[in-house]
Amino acid sequence: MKKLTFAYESQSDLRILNTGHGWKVEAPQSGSRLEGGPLGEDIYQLEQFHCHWGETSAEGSEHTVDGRAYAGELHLVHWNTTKYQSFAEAAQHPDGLAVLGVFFDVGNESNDEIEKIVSTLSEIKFKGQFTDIPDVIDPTTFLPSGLGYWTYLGSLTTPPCNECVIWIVYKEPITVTEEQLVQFRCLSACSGEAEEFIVKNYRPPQPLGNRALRECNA
Ligand SMILES: Cc1cc(C)[n+](CCc2c[nH]cn2)c(C)c1
Ligand SMILES: [Zn+2]
Repeated sequence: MKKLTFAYESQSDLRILNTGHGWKVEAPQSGSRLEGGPLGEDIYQLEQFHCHWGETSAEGSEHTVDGRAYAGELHLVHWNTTKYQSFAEAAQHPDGLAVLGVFFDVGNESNDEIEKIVSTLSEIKFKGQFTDIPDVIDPTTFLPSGLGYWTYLGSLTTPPCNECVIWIVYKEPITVTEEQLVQFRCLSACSGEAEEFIVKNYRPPQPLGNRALRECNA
């Protein structure tokens, strides 16, 4: 495969919202480009990023590696702007979306970029709430230093589970702290007074079936 290349803008005042299933940062970046690797000749543009976690750090990622789960997984969601006119249209096609997955390992160092997200969570405790992230966010800083990855054709992991995702999962995890994950788990799935914490929001892996898994050791 050709080398995967990416170029992102740094943006401030990005909107973060509590979807009821977790937090999501809306980051439509017309100036961003993800291309090469398994993406053929098409250019993909960043639309949003979010993450998945578990009720303990023994689980939380949506992918597993030789059966091993990580404490969480960040998804940077991009869509094919070469072929399609909108994100929604792209989600109807097998080459419509490209999602970069980055595993979370728990360590002692707080992840500064993730901390910019964590610091807003008290303002979006309930489903439907949103706020702007005052800090400048550069999506490049979420990526590990080692850029080797696995890739395969897959789907969205929540219904309607459209089979429209070219998955690109980095082999090297990034480090977050247990405290940062604890803050994720304090978000509420409800919009009202009732508190139902989003303690886990990852979906179980599905059989590979006859799909080919490819890798690139950047
Ligand atoms: C068009 C679209 C619809 C949905 C439910 N999602 C969320 C499903 C999801 C989250 N992480 C993996 N799949 C995305 C990312 C895009
Ligand atoms: Zn996701």
